Amino acid sequence: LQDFGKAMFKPMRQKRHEETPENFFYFVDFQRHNAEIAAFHLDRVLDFRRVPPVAGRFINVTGEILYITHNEELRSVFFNSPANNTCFFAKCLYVCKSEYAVCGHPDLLEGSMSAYLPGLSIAPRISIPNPWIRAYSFTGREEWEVNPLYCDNVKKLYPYNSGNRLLNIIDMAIFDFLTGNMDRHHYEIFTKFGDDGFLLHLDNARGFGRHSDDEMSILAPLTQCCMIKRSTLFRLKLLAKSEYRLSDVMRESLSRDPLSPVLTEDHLQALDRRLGHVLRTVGKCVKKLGEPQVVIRDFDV
Ligand SMILES: Nc1ncnc2c1ncn2[C@@H]1O[C@H](COP(=O)(O)OP(=O)(O)OP(=O)(O)O)[C@@H](O)[C@H]1O
Ligand SMILES: [Mn+2]
Repeated sequence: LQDFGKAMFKPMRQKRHEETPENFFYFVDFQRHNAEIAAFHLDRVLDFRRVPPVAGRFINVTGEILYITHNEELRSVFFNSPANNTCFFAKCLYVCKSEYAVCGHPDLLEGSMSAYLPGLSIAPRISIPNPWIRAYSFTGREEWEVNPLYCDNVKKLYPYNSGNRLLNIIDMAIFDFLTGNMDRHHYEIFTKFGDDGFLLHLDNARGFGRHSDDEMSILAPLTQCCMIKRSTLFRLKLLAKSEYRLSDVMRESLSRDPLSPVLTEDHLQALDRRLGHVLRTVGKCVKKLGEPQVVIRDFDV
C-alpha cells in the first residue's frame, strides 16, 4: 500500500450460495473470501476484537498488479485463459500449478483484503497448537474426540492451568462454531502480553461453508470444560434477544461492506440457530454443575 502497509488478499473461490459439497473433508474445503469478511464482523459483534480488519474489494488484476509490479517472477505467473480472462497462479510446493489459478472477469477479481499485522520484529507473536486440534487425515482421531474427560487433562497443563487462556480457547471455539470453521489447528498470540495475551483469530476462510448443518464437535471445548467467561455469556444472551438478534446485527454490520450482501440469508439464519445451541450447552452445564463453576468472572476485569 502507499503507506507501506500490507494487506492479504483471498480471492473468491466459491459463490456465496454454494454449499461445501457434503463429501468434502474440512481440510480440502475451499477458502472463502466472504467468510473472512463475515468473521471479522462477527468477531466485533461478539466484542472479541481478535480478527484484524477485513473488507471486501474488487481488484483489477491487470491494472493493479500486473502493470505496476516490478517483480519479474510475479509477472511470469500471469496468463490469458481460453475465455480471455486474466489469470495468475502461485509458485510454491503444492497446489500451485496453473490448474489452481485465479482469474479475473476479464480483469476484475472479487476477494477479501485483511489488514496485515506488523512484522514479527515489531510485533512478535507465536503460533501454538490448538489443544482441540483435528486430525489431518481421513481416519485419524485425536484424544479429545474419544476421551470425554479430556478437558481435565488440559486444565492441569501450562498455560491452561491459570489465567484466561482456557477461557479464551473456549471463546474461540464458540466463534468457530458459529461460523462452522473446523480449520483451527493453531492459534497465535502476541508475546508482549505474556501468557494472558488474547488469541488472534486469524484465517477464518473455512467458515460459512454449510448453512444447513451445525458441526457440534467444534464446540467440544465448551461442552467438555463446561466453562465460559461471564462477559461472553452476557454478550451471547444479548444477541439472542429479538431487539439485538445476531442475524439482524450481522446483516446490518455487513451491509456496509463493498461486497454486500456478504452472507446469504441461510447463513445468517444459521447463526441464530447455532447461538441457540451454545446457550443450551451452557444451560446444561449450569444445571449439572451450578452457575459459579460454569460462568467465570474474567480474570482481567
Ligand atoms: N492479517 C494478518 N496479518 C499478519 N499475518 C497474517 C494475517 N493473516 C494471516 N497471517 C499469517 O499468515 C499465515 C497464513 O495465513 P492464512 O492461514 O490466513 O492463509 P492460508 O491461505 O489459509 O494459508 P495456510 O494454508 O498456510 O493456512 C497465518 O498462519 C498467519 O501466520
Ligand atoms: Mn490457513
